[in-house]
Amino acid sequence: MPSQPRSPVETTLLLGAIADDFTGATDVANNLARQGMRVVQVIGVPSPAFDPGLVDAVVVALKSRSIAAADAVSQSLQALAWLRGRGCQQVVFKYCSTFDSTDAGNIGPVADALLRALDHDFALVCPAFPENRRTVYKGYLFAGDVLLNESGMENHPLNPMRDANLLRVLARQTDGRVGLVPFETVRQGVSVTRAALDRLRADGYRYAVADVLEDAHLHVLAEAVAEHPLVTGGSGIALGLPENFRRAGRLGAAADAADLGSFAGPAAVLSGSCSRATLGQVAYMRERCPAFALDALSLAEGQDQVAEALQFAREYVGDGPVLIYASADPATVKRAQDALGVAEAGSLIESALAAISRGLVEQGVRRLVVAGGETSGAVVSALGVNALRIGRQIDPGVPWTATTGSDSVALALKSGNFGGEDFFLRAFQVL
Ligand SMILES: Nc1ncnc2c1ncn2[C@@H]1O[C@H](COP(=O)(O)OP(=O)(O)OP(=O)(O)O)[C@@H](O)[C@H]1O
Ligand SMILES: O=C(O)[C@@H](O)C(=O)CO
Repeated sequence: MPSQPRSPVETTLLLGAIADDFTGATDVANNLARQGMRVVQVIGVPSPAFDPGLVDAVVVALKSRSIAAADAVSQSLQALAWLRGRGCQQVVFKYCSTFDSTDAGNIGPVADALLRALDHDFALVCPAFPENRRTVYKGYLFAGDVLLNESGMENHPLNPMRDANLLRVLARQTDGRVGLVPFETVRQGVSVTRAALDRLRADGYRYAVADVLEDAHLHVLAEAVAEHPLVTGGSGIALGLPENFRRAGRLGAAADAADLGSFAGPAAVLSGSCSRATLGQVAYMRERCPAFALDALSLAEGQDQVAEALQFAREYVGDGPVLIYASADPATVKRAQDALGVAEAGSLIESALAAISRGLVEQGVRRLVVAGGETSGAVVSALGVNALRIGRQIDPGVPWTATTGSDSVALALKSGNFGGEDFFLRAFQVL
C-alpha cells in the first residue's frame, strides 16, 4: 500500500470490496463506515463512467452467491477490473460470515480467479464476526454457541451448511491448499501472525483460514495483511482494514456515518429469509402488525399473491409498518422445494417479493426493511437502484441506507441471521 499522504483532491479509492450478496455488501460497507471511511455501495458493476464521488471505499454488491460458479467468477472479475481502474490497491472479497457456499462454489472459484487476476498466490480466509457471534476456532466456524452445522444453517434453502470445518469446506471448492493460522498464533500479535501467514505461503498454501475469538484478533489479522492485494472474509475483517490506511497517513480520523436525512411516510417489511433469526423476527412482528404470508406452492399454482399483497398493503399501510413475508419453517420450505425444485421455489418467491417491492414504492412506501440476502438482491434490482448511501447502524451488520437520486427510498437490507427479535420494528425508530 503506498504511504503517500492523502491529498484533499485525491480521487483514487483506498479500498474496494466485492460482496457476493446485497445484505453482505451493506454489512461490509457499514463496518468500513464505522471505522471512518467514506463509503458508497454500488449495485452491480458500475459503468466505466460512474463517479462514486469523493469516497475512500466502494463496495460492489453482486448477487453471485448462489449462481453458477462461472457467472460468479465473471461478475467478480468485472468488479475487480472496475475497482482497480479506480486505483484500489487492496480488495476485499466479502462472503457470508456463515461461509454460505456449496461444493460447487462460489467462494473457492471466485477467490481463485481474483488471485489469478491480481497475479498473486495467497489470501486470508476470515469469515469471523464476533460482534454477531461468528467465531472460528481450530478452523471450525461457530454461529453463536454452536457449530455452524447445528445453527440452523444446515437447513438453509439454497446452501445448507453441513460441515463446520472451513478447511474442508474450502478445500472442496479449490485446487489450492488450505492451511490454518491457529488461535495460539493470532493471540501473539501482528508480527507472529504475519510470519505464520508468510510461512504458509512459502510452503505452497493458497489460503489461510484464521482462528478468531474476539475483535482484537480481527485487528491483528487486518494489520498482518495490510500489504495483501486480496483479503477474503466476512465483514468483521473490514473493522481492522481502515486503520492500515490511517496508519499510512492516507485516511483521516473516524467520523460519524452519513446523515441520510429524514424519511417519513409509509413503511413496510419484506421478508424472504428462512433463517432462525428472521423466523423469530417475523413471529415478533406478526403479533404486533398487519401481516401477509406468501406461499411458494400457491404462487406456482398461479394464485396472484402479488396483487393480493399489494391490496393488503393499500388497506393497512397507513397505520404503521406492514409485514409481507415468505419466511417459513424448514418443513414448509422442504415441501415447496420437493414439489418445485430448490431454484424454482426460491426464484418464485424472490420474483414475487421483488414485484411487491416495486408496487409498494409506487404506492408511496418510502421506508422499507428487507430480510435475506437473495431477497434483498431481487428487491434492489426490481427497484432499479444504482447506488446506496450508508447511514446509521440498526444492529451490528445492518445499517439504514438510502437510494441515491431523487425520490430517495430508505432501505435496510438485513442479513438473514442478523438482528435482535424486535429488529423489524426497532429499525423504524432508528431512522
Ligand atoms: N417459503 C419458502 N419456500 C421456499 N423457498 C423460500 C421460501 N421463503 C423463502 N424462500 C427462498 O429462500 C431463499 C432465502 O435466501 P435469502 O438469501 O433471501 O435469505 P438468507 O439466506 O436467510 O439471508 P442471508 O443470505 O442474508 O443470510 C430465497 O431464495 C427465498 O426466495
Ligand atoms: O456476513 C454475513 O453474515 C452477512 O453479511 C451476509 O453476507 C448474509 O447474507
